[in-house]
Amino acid sequence: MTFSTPQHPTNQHPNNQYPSGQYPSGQYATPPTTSFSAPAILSGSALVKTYGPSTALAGVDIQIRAGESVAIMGASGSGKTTLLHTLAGITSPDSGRVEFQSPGGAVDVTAMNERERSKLRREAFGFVFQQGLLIPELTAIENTALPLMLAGYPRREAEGRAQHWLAALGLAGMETRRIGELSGGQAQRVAIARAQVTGATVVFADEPTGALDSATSDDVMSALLGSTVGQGHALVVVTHDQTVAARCSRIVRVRDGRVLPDASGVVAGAPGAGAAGSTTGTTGVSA
Ligand SMILES: Nc1ncnc2c1ncn2[C@@H]1O[C@H](COP(=O)(O)OP(=O)(O)OP(=O)(O)O)[C@@H](O)[C@H]1O
Repeated sequence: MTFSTPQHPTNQHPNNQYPSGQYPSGQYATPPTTSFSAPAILSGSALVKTYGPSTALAGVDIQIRAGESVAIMGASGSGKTTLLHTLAGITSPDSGRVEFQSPGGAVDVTAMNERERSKLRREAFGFVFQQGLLIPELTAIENTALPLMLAGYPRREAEGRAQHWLAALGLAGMETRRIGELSGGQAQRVAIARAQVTGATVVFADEPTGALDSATSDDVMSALLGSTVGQGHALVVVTHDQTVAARCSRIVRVRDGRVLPDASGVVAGAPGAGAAGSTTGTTGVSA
């Protein structure tokens, strides 16, 4: 599938603290290149999380820059999902700090209460999981429009924006199909559309291609990269799949709750590092 660059839906909701849709259409004809000096949009410092005797995070420092895609890899139980959830404000660390650069300035995610974090997740972050977590009774367009409806948009406007994203992700004509009437790859593209319909500046994906065959997985990764990194947003992907990771600008390897040191010397996001839509990006290993 060829990803066609969407006109980014503008986000003018008066209550939206984190508008991210102030982008003129056509701005994304050329995906931006992240330079090493690009500021971190999201950073985790000294993150520690334990569950009883299990240490899921043992002091993690990580920075995510706008316009980069970061694959988090590691053995089962190494702490990948805990790290993703902590960066996304789903899980609170025992200690350490997560900071997000919102358009209004830096916000300390770890200091927010649950209501504030929930708002941040709804408005600034997008989520794609292995099984999409779509509502089977709803159509593709209803699933995609749901986050906007929950944010108070009128149905007509929400569905207009949803339609835009579905078309951008190659699903024009499938808007009124229920999820069960779509292939696995199509359903996952609905999940990608839903993750970004609010204009998320960081998208978190946990094994987004885990249930797909390799050709479909490749298509879904193209859609995911094109619609995030291709628009200057950041993508954080937990994956066991080396092929998926190789398409990201860099790989962060986790073992026993710690990020392994950079072993490659490749500068993350440097020219030539994996770009949106590329299948053969050079992959750095760093945090
Ligand atoms: N809610 C929880 N309650 C108790 N222990 C947990 C919980 N979540 C994670 N853990 C433990 O924390 C450690 C890290 O788990 P995490 O899910 O982050 O690993 P992972 O690398 O994502 O694993 P996998 O690849 O199998 O999904 C594991 O030992 C796990 O058992």
